[in-house]
Amino acid sequence: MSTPIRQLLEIITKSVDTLEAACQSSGLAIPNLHEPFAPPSEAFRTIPAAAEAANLISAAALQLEAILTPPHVSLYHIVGGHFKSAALRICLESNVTEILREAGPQGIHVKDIAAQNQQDPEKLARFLRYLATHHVYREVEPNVFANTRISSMLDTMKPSAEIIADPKHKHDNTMGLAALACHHLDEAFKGSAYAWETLADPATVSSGDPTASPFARALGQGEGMWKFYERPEEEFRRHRFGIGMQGIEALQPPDAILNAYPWSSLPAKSIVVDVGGGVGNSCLTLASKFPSLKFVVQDLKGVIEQGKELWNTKMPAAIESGQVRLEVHDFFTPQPETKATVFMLKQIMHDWSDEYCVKILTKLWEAASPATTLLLLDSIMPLACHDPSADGPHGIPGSVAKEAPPPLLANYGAANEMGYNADIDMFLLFNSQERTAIHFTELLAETGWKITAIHRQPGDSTFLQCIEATRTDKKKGGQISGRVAT
Ligand SMILES: C[S@@+](CC[C@H](N)C(=O)[O-])C[C@H]1O[C@@H](n2cnc3c(N)ncnc32)[C@H](O)[C@@H]1O
Repeated sequence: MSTPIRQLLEIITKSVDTLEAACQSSGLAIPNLHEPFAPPSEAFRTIPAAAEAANLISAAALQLEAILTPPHVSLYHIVGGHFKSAALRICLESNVTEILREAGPQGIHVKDIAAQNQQDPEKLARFLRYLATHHVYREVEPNVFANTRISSMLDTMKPSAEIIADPKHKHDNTMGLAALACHHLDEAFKGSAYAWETLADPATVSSGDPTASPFARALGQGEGMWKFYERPEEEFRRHRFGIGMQGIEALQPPDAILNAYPWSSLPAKSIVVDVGGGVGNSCLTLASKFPSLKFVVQDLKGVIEQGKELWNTKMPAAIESGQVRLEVHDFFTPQPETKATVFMLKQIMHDWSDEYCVKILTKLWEAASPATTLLLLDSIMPLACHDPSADGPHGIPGSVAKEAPPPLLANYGAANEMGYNADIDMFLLFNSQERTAIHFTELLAETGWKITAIHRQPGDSTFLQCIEATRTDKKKGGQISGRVAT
């Protein structure tokens, strides 16, 4: 019987063979850590076998590290999470990545970085060296630093002189990832410092209210994040958040909404109601691909006004013909569409705690018929252990994500961390959450819905999965135990 470290090594060896063979036969390169990110450096991930091999290698390497590194050092990778966040925030806000990009791969001395961004060179060198220890930046020679593919993700691609002179507009017309990182290293970072205080307070420990979030305690002076952003003095943060959200959207595959559900199986004239549909981005894609279906986009007044402008520019014919309707509707009030074939809620559930989701889902249940389909498009968090519901013959199709082979963690461990980051972020900012399939099952049963299938995006175990449910006769009532899933 081989030891766990041998088993992990075998996974790595086999996966490296697979990855190299896939890259060789397709003419695609394995990324170079020292080169800036560019879309071609990630192209190998479009080959499913190569993407899976890369995931397995990362998961196994991280697990080997957990076994072999002294435990206090591993512990301090986590304890020191906010040390790294602080160092990264300093480099990000002081535009180090842009200065390094202009210097090129040979790097630039920290004194010359400091001369440009007005930071203290001695301190900056320490932050850069700390981050270089984690492959974010590279110390090419003593006190000379360069970008890596990781730090290059923070690049606004603007001239450093421009953003140093005009920091307020740094993120305008950018891809949005730097804006998103700035937001996380500011609003979420500050909230995280008060997470325990929030849960140690009997007034907020079990509350599902957005005003009981760590953010509200840390920065909002009792106000949730949306209210906080309405303050005139918070215009910069609000604007930056919007750019960051566009950045996330740009990372999503454009056909994610098309892959989410077998839309072509819906009969002609079916009515799809996009509840909390924003300006209607999903329906823009669906309406042009499926002209025989009808769509209603519902959201709050201001968003629907914005949506009208968008549709009048992008697809006015759909509005004129009545194929698409934009409707002001607050989803906590009675649902006016009682003839819906489909109620679709994309990235709505994760904005709200269970007590609010129960209210939203109940309003839909009241307006639905037994023929109505409910679609929840959200992330589904895998368990960190094997999911035993995969073993039985009667499970919900698609409810269990692809699991990694033992001795790896079933969820691919920290190689698959992004979804869990999002879950903690939702807690810190909104007192809401991402959910496991078990939790969704409970939440829906509580409100009179039954999951019939989970449609998973190809090759992705957490992001934007689609839960399909039908209306049942009875609401279950009682506590949702999915929070502490058994
Ligand atoms: C995370 S966005 C998702 C938007 C859209 N479904 C998408 O995936 O692009 C959440 C949306 O919920 C909307 N929203 C928030 N509270 C609402 C309410 N009470 N009634 C209707 N919509 C609401 C917001 O305006 C926003 O457009």
